[in-house]
Amino acid sequence: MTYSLIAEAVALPNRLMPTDLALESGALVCLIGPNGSGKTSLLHALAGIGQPTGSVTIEGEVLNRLHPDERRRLFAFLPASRDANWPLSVAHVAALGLPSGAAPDAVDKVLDQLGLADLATRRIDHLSTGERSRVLIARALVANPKLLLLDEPVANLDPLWQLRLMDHLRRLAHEEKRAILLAVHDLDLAGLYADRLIIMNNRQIAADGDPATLLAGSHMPAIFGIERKDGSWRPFAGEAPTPSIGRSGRFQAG
Ligand SMILES: Nc1ncnc2c1ncn2[C@@H]1O[C@H](COP(=O)(O)OP(=O)(O)OP(=O)(O)O)[C@@H](O)[C@H]1O
Repeated sequence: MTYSLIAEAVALPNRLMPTDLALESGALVCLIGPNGSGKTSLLHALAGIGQPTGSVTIEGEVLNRLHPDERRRLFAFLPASRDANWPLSVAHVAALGLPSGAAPDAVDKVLDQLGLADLATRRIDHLSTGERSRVLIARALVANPKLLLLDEPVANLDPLWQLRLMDHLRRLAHEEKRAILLAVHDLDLAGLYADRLIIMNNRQIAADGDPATLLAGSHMPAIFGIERKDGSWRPFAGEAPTPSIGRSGRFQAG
């Protein structure tokens, strides 16, 4: 079983250079890059936010022509903002991710998976930042969509929940054959969990391929200005090299 998202030359004026991309079911893809490099812009363009040019298709369906219920079944987007100052219960917010008519027991399941069962009746605007994050992640996961676009899902989560969430997302990718693209700043977490790594720089994709290769390569000093020394990332001391690895190892849609 393979389904795919194919973005053809998708771009956002002044925010993202035209780029083509294919994401496949069964893979967890991490998106890394310095501040302002274009990670959120790429996720927005793929999610159809901000009037992107180009087209995005999932299983042959053009994303922005889908009925909202069909979109919820196929795809979910977690925005970077965790504001969520709404006077709504945790269970209510999680249920917002369900298509109309869907069985509500999916809400209990996802709240349980994200350690929110005891908070189900609490108002989201009365929760801590990390708890709110988990509620918004629950809303993104509740319909078990085939494609997940997640903007910094581990931001604000404590170390245990970062690992629990990444374990859960990897399980969704590998066992339930979901396609997952997530932005993350923690390079070690990306190295630990990514099946494929995309590096953004200057509002375009600078590299796309094997995580271990890319994390050990010249993009780290050249794009991030850091290098690994004695097992830790440090500011790069030398002259920044020119990146030598291009968009090798890209996935193609199956
Ligand atoms: N709404 C907007 N309108 C115009 N330009 C924007 C907008 N949002 C972001 N930009 C610009 O687009 C570029 C890419 O920003 P983007 O938010 O995609 O970066 P990012 O890699 O997600 O950064 P960060 O790690 O800081 O979240 C930046 O130069 C930014 O200033």
